[in-house]
Amino acid sequence: MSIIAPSILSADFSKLGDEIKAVEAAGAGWIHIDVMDGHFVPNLTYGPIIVEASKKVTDLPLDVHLMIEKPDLLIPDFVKAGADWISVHAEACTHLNRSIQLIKSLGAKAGVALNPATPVSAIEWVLDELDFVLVMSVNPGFGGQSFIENSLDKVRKIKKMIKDRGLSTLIQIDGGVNKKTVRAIAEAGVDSFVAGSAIFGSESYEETISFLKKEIEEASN
Ligand SMILES: O=C(CO)[C@H](O)[C@H](O)COP(=O)(O)O
Ligand SMILES: [Fe+2]
Repeated sequence: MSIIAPSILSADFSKLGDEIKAVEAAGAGWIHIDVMDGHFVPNLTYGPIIVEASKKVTDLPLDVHLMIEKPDLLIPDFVKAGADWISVHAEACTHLNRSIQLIKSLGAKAGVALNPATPVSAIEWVLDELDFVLVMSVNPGFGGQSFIENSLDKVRKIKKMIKDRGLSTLIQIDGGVNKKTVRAIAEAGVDSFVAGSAIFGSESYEETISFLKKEIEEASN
């Protein structure tokens, strides 16, 4: 499976609805929404009202990446607002299993995100419960950063764990995905590719998304 998930962090917020419709028309699979609280990461973005507004303009699944402390307090609001896939950070959850079960009990798909410095062992005891694992390939907080190469080793390790256990968990990568980096990322076994600046900073969303998809397809042959 290969899903392109444009991150609206790099969209033009003065016309957010049009931006979401444009990437949907250009071939996006999910809409990635980066929620930052100014504590877990040194930046502030948006909350459930932007998820609710996004839901009104697209039929695509909304993939909500929670870069926040105490996510359990807000997960019900995000599901109510229309989040379909929700990831929490392993580093932000004292009771990771509880956060995952909360997301699933509300009917959304559950993922755990790992910062670049967080080892794969952080998900060892919850992997069987997850719909997806989000491997951060930049330090979270901002768009437009450079891809951290050793993230691919982490992807390969997680891919092996998933295979060894006979699971169908998806792997998502987030940060520094662009026309140059996407092929190696696909070769490592990623399923869902978040890209913000590479898509919203390009002249043609259609051309960029088609190029990314072609690279991913060629890598899997
Ligand atoms: O979670 C994020 C940052 O914390 C974003 O999803 C990510 O950085 C996307 O931006 P880009 O593709 O420009 O690197
Ligand atoms: Fe993200």
